[in-house]
Amino acid sequence: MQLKINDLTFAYNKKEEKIIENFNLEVQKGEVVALVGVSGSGKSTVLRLTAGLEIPDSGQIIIAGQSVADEHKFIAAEKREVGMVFQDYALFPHLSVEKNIAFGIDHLSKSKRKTRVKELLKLVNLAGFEKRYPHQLSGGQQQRIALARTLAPGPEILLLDEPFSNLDAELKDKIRKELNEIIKKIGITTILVSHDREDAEFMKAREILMN
Ligand SMILES: Nc1ncnc2c1ncn2[C@@H]1O[C@H](COP(=O)(O)OP(=O)(O)OP(=O)(O)O)[C@@H](O)[C@H]1O
Repeated sequence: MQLKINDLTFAYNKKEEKIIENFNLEVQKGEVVALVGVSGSGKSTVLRLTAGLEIPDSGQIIIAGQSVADEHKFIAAEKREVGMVFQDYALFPHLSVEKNIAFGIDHLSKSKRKTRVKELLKLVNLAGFEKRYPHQLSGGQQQRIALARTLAPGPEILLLDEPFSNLDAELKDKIRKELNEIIKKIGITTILVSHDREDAEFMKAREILMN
């Protein structure tokens, strides 16, 4: 089991109602799961809890056999082998593509970093784009760079929060196809949040309805 969530409960404001209550989820290695459901049902919150960006009120999260959040411990986001691509891509505008991708792999030697960046650019079909800056890229290209940056450290789980919401219809089809190909090619366990069930169907994802 790549991800196991047991009886997870969480509220942003502890005096108000729970956003997530006794939520359970099991995801197998290499599986693609889509969290679907109405706006405000807590889809993004489940991703944030899994990534370590929020602290659960109770329950447990186990990633690749290791408990990362339970009543006794909380492993910080940067120490979890989880990569998250945000809705707005969150690329660093002042850093080149190369430096954006290399951001999470500064523990590697310079030459290994270079090789890894090249590998990832090839994977996302943007070989040769090393020296560009985010503002010199199209929306779809920025998204692929964001994906490359997230994949660079070799996460166990990939989290995608509404990956197609900022794209127009035509580009969305193209990007969805590319993203699907990349995910299937590397076989990474993926959890996708989308308000559009068509995305889940396209990615052949197992749908989890949040309400
Ligand atoms: N940082 C925050 N502080 C307080 N409340 C928040 C915060 N982030 C989200 N919420 C609230 O938590 C609830 C769940 O939000 P969440 O973003 O997880 O839902 P969602 O299902 O992903 O929605 P959407 O499809 O609109 O993105 C909403 O009622 C939202 O207003």
